[in-house]
Amino acid sequence: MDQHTALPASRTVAPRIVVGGALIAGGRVLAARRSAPAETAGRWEFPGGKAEAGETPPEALVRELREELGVEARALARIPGAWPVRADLELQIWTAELLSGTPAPLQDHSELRWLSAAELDRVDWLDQDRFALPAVARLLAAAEAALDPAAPDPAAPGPAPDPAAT
Ligand SMILES: Nc1nc2c([nH]c(=O)n2[C@H]2C[C@H](O)[C@@H](COP(=O)(O)OP(=O)(O)OP(=O)(O)O)O2)c(=O)[nH]1
Repeated sequence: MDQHTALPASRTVAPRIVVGGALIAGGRVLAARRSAPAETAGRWEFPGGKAEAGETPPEALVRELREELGVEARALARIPGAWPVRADLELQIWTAELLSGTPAPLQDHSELRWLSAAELDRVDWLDQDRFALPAVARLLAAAEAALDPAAPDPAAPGPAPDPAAT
């Protein structure tokens, strides 16, 4: 290899993106139980998968949700952060909304569950997904409050201190 074709030692290859979809409806998020491979079977994740070459993460998510769950969905916003799955694979989580269809575990999953904010901890999430759970819980609490206007607003400041109290 001559000096024009040699790669600089510092050059790295960008990891491939895995996109997970936090599909939110009715104040709940859809969690999916993996059916394979053996190392991750039984653990829970946000349905989705690897982006193909030339595909944006939202495009990949829409395709994966169609293939895996049989639904039409739209990616809404990325939850801040990116978490390494392996050296060559990086996880992003995007919120998404259901446009049509009822999710079914057609491919890659053995079970689906709609979880409220209070139920998020009840399943055994893949390690990397846990980083996104606090943000998902905040979104679910806001969605629940919007569904029930009588409920206290989770974003509202607490009561003012009582000046008479010592
Ligand atoms: N889909 C998904 N994968 C996740 C999440 N969290 C996490 O660590 N992963 C890991 C599990 C896998 O090692 C990898 C994604 O692989 P995958 O099997 O879902 O991807 P894919 O559907 O494109 O499958 P394939 O084409 O490789 O067969 O990322 C998540 O929330 N959703």
